[in-house]
Amino acid sequence: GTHGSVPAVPEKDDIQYLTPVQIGTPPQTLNLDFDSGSSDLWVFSSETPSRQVNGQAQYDPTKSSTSKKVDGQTWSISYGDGSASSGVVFKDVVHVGDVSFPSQSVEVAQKVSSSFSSDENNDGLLGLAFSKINTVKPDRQTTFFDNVMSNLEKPLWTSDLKNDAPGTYNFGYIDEEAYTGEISYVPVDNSQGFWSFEASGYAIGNKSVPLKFQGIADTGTSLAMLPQEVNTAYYSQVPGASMSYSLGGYVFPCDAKIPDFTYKVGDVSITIPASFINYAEADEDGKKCFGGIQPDTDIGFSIFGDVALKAAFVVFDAGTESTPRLGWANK
Ligand SMILES: CC[C@H](C)[C@H](NC(=O)[C@H](C)NC(=O)[C@@H](CCSC)NC[C@@H](N)Cc1ccccc1)C(=O)O
Repeated sequence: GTHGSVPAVPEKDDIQYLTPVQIGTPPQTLNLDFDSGSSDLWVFSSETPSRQVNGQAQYDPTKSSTSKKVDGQTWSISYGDGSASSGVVFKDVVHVGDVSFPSQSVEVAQKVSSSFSSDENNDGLLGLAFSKINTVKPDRQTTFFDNVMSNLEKPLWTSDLKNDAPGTYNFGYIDEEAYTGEISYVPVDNSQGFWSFEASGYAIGNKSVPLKFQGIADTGTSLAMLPQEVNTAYYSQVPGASMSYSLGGYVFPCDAKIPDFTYKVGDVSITIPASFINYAEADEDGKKCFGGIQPDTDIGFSIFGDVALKAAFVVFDAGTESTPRLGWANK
């Protein structure tokens, strides 16, 4: 079977990671946000109104000899941060490193919300959650990973995101050099279409708490959105920390001494270093900094976004065992 390796290049503050993908014939390269928290592959395109395009690369199906319009199909997606996009569907060849699929559904944007328009480096998303939450109607489409899975050496992909440095997404194999110790696997509940798992505890500094809580592994979310009790316990250890409604979350003095945060999943404990949690300056005068850990209130589960994932090597395994599973390792 095949396998492939592509870079995950961070934007400023590691707010998201972008990966070059080739679409069509001759290949058109777009930098996409590989997102394990959604299941649509959508791109800025020749059909995106020019007033909504600010520097993004655009896929033009009329310039690809292998593109085919999928008549009667439309898509419309909205995300937890309030952003959204919608449009129509083509099929075309998509290459992710050495892994290709000849007739991948490429969802062409005819409308994108302002936060996408203003993000000039992000040319679209490549969804890696489960196909059941793909938004194409009337016929739901399958993700790139679902489409190539049977050709991969192993039915899995892995994330090795890094802090302020390019990381790697691998497809079809586990790079034994990319992690230390053992990979601990936990079962995935994909009933809501996400890579949802149970964390079995956390620790702040050297105080550990055996709290069990459900969360999703979401490469497309920047921060670690965790239970309120975790936030209360963590920020009580940060002098000068406060919940700022105007700034949209917990902030603290940028020179505060903040603790590491450890989450336990399976037999493995992953420690997010304090430096990852001093996420970014929260205001112009640069005195208050925004926390990389924030509450998951009213979502119904936690979101292990990039702040949490970049401390780990993660295996998104959809088929080795009867049920999908997530493997976690230190690195
Ligand atoms: C408000 C929309 C809710 C959250 C829900 N949508 C979702 O769950 C979508 C699929 N996933 C997401 O909104 C989130 C997971 C939220 S858990 C409820 N992940 C993907 C997101 N970070 C992708 C992104 C990347 C860059 C810029 C913006 C957005 C729905 O459609 O009902």
